[in-house]
Amino acid sequence: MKLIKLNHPHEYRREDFPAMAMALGYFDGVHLGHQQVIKEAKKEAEAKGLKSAVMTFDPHPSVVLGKSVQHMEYITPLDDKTRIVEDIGVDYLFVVNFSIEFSSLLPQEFVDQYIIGLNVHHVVAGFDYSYGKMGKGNMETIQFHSRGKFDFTVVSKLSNQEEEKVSSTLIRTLLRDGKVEEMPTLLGRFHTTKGTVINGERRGRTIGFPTANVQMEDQYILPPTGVYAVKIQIEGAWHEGVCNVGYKPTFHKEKKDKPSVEVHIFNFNKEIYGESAAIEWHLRLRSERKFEGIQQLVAQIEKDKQEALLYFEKNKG
Ligand SMILES: Cc1cc2nc3c(=O)[nH]c(=O)nc-3n(C[C@H](O)[C@H](O)[C@H](O)COP(=O)(O)O)c2cc1C
Ligand SMILES: Nc1ncnc2c1ncn2[C@@H]1O[C@H](COP(=O)(O)OP(=O)(O)OP(=O)(O)O)[C@@H](O)[C@H]1O
Repeated sequence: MKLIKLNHPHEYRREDFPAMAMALGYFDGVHLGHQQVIKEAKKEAEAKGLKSAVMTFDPHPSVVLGKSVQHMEYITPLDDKTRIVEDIGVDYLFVVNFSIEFSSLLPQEFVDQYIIGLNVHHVVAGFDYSYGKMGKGNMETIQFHSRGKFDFTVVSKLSNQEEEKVSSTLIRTLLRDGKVEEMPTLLGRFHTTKGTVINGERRGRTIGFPTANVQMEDQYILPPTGVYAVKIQIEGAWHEGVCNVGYKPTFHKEKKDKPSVEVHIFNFNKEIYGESAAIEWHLRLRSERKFEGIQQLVAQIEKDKQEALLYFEKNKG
């Protein structure tokens, strides 16, 4: 896949690109609704002999436009989004730097410079996609703005069982509520975050539960404090474990500014400080608690472990 970063105003000409079918959207999470839109662009590309493309933006428009809710944390930061789009088999990914100047383009200017101007022959977007200054352009105005130079497909709404639209907003809300187990039905995979194994307080070993302390890259939405059944990838291999996100109130009176993320990995005994690690969040087991003593904490962690083992046994593969 070719990755093309655009800054406004860009200096490309139509001739710089092959004719393309392009999916438009922000695509945080590349959830099942997004996948439908991207796959439709691929299908159109195949049917018409075009290259397939996705156009996304960076950073999230809410940050640049100073909206009341600003999305500075992502379900999939740009690198992850890029890898997932590549895995779908898309030929070109355009990442437009979302600036105030770019956001001020009138809908017709956006279409002229970023769709017709990049040699897009077919556009695919969801029913609620909007473009141009104040989001004034939408899938009803696109016919007019196309000047007859490209065709388009509008993808209808994908909803979940509760009849809510599958959206990045819904997924962010569920993640912040700790509902990580609902992710496969929305994302098509578990929520995954990446980081580095760092030194902890080295207490884990002494209580019989050594843990890998993972410093998460801060662009990710981290599930709330609590205990989770997780899978962790280290040096390419996946392992099962139990993870505590929190402040360890049994040992600390003061809360640090960020919770720690530590995973007790089952059947694992390797020195991994400094390694990269990916955590796949499977199931929330409980809230973090302050225990009366170490014995009570250890007994609870043993229960957490059994619960996680049972979960993985039931959900093999
Ligand atoms: C599965 C699991 C659950 C945990 N639950 C709690 C908890 O509820 N309350 C708490 O104070 N600490 C909890 N901890 C954190 C332990 O206190 C911590 O692992 C231990 O102090 C070792 O810390 P260290 O790795 O920084 O040395 C939990 C740890 C694990 C692995
Ligand atoms: N559930 C869905 N069904 C069909 N199309 C969708 C769905 N969700 C998003 N799309 C389309 O996918 C593209 C990318 O969507 P966008 O990045 O705006 O995400 P979103 O999931 O709708 O997020 P938000 O919660 O921010 O509205 C757009 O063209 C949008 O219309």
